[in-house]
Amino acid sequence: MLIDGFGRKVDYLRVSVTERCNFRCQYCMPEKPFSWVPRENLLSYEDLFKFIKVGIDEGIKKVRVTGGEPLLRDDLDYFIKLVNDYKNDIDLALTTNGFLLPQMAQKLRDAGLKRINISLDTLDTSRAKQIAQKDVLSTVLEGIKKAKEVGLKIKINCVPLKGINDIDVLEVLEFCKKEGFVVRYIEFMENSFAKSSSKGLNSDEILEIISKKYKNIVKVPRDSSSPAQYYKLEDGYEFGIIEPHKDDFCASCNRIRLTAEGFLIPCLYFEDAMSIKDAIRANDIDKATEILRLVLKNKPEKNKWSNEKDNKVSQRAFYQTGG
Ligand SMILES: Nc1nc2c(ncn2[C@@H]2O[C@H](COP(=O)(O)OP(=O)(O)OP(=O)(O)O)[C@@H](O)[C@H]2O)c(=O)[nH]1
Ligand SMILES: C[S@@+](CC[C@H](N)C(=O)[O-])C[C@H]1O[C@@H](n2cnc3c(N)ncnc32)[C@H](O)[C@@H]1O
Ligand code: SF4
Ligand code: SF4
Repeated sequence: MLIDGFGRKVDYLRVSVTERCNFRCQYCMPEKPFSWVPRENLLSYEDLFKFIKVGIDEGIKKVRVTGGEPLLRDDLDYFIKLVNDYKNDIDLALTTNGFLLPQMAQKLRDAGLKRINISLDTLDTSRAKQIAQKDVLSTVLEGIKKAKEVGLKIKINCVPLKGINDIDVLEVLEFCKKEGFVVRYIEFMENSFAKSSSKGLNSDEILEIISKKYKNIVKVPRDSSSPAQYYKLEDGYEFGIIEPHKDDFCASCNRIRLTAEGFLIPCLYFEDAMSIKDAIRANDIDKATEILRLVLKNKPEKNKWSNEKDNKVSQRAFYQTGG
């Protein structure tokens, strides 16, 4: 079992397979980075898998593949199958912007993927274009449809921004309710790579919008395996809000992240990281395990987004960390 320096059990590994992306979301990667990590610096699927096995053998129960945009990396279905075939009871999932799902959904399902989280900030074509800086909505909706058709269980991620897609909060909820998807709203996390004018809605503001139509929203007891706080409408529909600005958000953190370059990142906010690349490439499993334990020992207690006194802008890029 993996326990961090604050006694939290860590059983969720998020693996970013690429930092590259085909969108330029204003809250994540509004500008193309000055340079990408050269391909030879990336860990191969086999090496990423080697580390995932280390994690699973140490107690990881949930693995999420993310990016950048993970579907941009060739043969992602091959990687999904490697992990799925190793231990079928691992909760294996993928987070994607959905743009390449029309052609990839069936392959991913065939590789053993069961569930998928797809980003959808608005159902309005021009606002989707404004956020992603590309005309994406119709293809993303086609991708969502395809994912549903092939039997993937779907959650939708939506980042509401003030003055942009705050007016879409209810429409996204209605869409998800109708389609049988869970929606989670994510509070915008300030970081130095995002467009500086971006301002997110906090969970109270999101709840206020939803409660204009739905009365008596009830808070569901927190399930510590997920970062989202869930809320229930009177008709039984549940939606989530990811609330990193709340003081107690990190108390149940069970997550660690591996980047495509082989850096283990203990927290989404901070820049600390240790590389497992050399150990993994040398097949030194003991060393990789030692680094994993050390990173967990030094995992921070909490982020600084929730702390009024501190600088609340993280210097970490979401597209490198995988969110
Ligand atoms: N600050 C912070 N945000 C997180 C953390 N985990 C997830 N998030 C945010 O929530 C977003 C959506 O997460 P997903 O990739 O859908 O994964 P998940 O919420 O763990 O998914 P489920 O397993 O379906 O609950 C991430 O991209 C982050 O923006 C975390 O540990 N800290
Ligand atoms: C970094 S992306 C990677 C996966 C994929 N490209 C996607 O967009 O779903 C993962 C998630 O992070 C969220 N995200 C990115 N930047 C964020 C920010 N600054 N604050 C909150 N969420 C953010 C996105 O909305 C997305 O749901
Ligand atoms: S949020 Fe996802 S889709 Fe948008 S720029 Fe970041 S990595 Fe790309
Ligand atoms: S901000 Fe850091 S400590 Fe808090 S939940 Fe996210 S990864 Fe965990």
